[in-house]
Amino acid sequence: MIQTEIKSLEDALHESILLAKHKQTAQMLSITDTIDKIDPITFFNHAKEMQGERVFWTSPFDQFYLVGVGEAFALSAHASLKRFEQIEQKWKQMLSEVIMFNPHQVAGTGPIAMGGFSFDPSKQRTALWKDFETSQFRIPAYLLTIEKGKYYLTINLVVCPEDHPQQLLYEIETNKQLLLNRTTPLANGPTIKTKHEIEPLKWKEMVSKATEEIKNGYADKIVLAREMQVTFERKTDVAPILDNLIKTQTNSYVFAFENSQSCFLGATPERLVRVHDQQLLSTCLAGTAPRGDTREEDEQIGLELLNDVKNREEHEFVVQMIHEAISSSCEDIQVPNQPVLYPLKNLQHLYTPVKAVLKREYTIIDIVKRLHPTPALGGLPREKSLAFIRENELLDRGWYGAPIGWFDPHQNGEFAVAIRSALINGKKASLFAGCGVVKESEPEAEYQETNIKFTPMLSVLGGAS
Ligand SMILES: C=C(O[C@@H]1C=C(C(=O)O)C=C[C@H]1O)C(=O)O
Repeated sequence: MIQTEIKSLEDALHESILLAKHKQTAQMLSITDTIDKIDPITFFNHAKEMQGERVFWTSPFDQFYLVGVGEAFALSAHASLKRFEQIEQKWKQMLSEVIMFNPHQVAGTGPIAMGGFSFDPSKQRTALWKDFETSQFRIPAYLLTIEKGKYYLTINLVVCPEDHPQQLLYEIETNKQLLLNRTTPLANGPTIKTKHEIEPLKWKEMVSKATEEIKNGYADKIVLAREMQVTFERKTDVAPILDNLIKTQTNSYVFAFENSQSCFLGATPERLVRVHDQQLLSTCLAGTAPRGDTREEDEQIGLELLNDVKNREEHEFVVQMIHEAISSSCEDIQVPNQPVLYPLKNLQHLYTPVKAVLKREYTIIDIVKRLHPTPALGGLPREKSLAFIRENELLDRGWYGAPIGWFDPHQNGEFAVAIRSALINGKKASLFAGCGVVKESEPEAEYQETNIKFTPMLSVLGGAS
């Protein structure tokens, strides 16, 4: 990684092209500077007019936003067991060659990787997820970062020996105008025309089967998910949906990842891991109840959830597993011994935050590898629950329930678990929802729980009833 003082864009281009000529190969360049305030959804909306797919990420806890467009560089891995290592290795290789002009050193600026992993690379793939790879990250060509009320634009690009600085400069200035200096109103949100739940009866039978297997000692917990397919009146526009998710789903990460004709998006409350200056934060979120209609009812439901044996057991499996998974790579691990309530618009969860200090020799990808899937999305024991899901679930989870997020050149990054999500493709979408099955589980109650988990996405897609 070559780190240089900030230059004018023209000088930076000039210098990179000279280097490319000297090495007789393409050269990656990353240049970051502050910009005037811009609304992240407006930026995302404008980016639609540009070539290249868009990426969106916001974390609810610190008003942090990342909005990317285009792809300066791609990292992907074969669907083998070593997919996390492959991504890490390609990332390190890229970093060793990029020239960076970034005087700000703010987390999430510069050549950052945004993307995710599929839930289970061993599961038979279907056409549903054809536009997504099993492990895929993108270094966006244009990246808006909003951090602590400050606005940054990073431009990442690959220059070739034969490029001309003036020509590149012209292209960049044109794109900057398009992204930053316009006011285009948001399109209307979508309206759902049809809704179709995939095999609800078979799903409930599968829950019974899992419960039986658990009672017979096969496993302690198995998380089972299902799909709802919807169609729209018109081809959907993603920006108004994201806008609506941000406004309605507080306490949630809002994300979107476009690939070809598809867009995977959602509002998930579940952090997998965050690393900032070696400070690690992970989250156990498992155990679910609805919200009450009145304050008294809500508090009563919350109290019952906190004292419910089944939900506490489901939750405890996750707490234990996270603790074990990070123990060799972290120091100073702090885990509260009681969960608290985590309220969302439509439901509430049991929540235990886990804090630790990440040892210098480990990276956020090492932690993602160890944590995924936690028993909040897979089960316990991991391999047995995954085998059950692989064999019995009527769903290609793709990126649903899997790590989605970003990481930067300074070992900062954050991953959420991609639940409360949907895969949109033109006039249709698939929504996903799952729940933890333990020995006390009742198929009808689990079915109702997944219905509530569909609600946040359904309502922003124009179809909650
Ligand atoms: C699987 C989902 O949610 C997970 C399962 C939960 C549960 O079973 O109580 C709670 C939160 C999530 O960890 C989903 O929303 O699709």
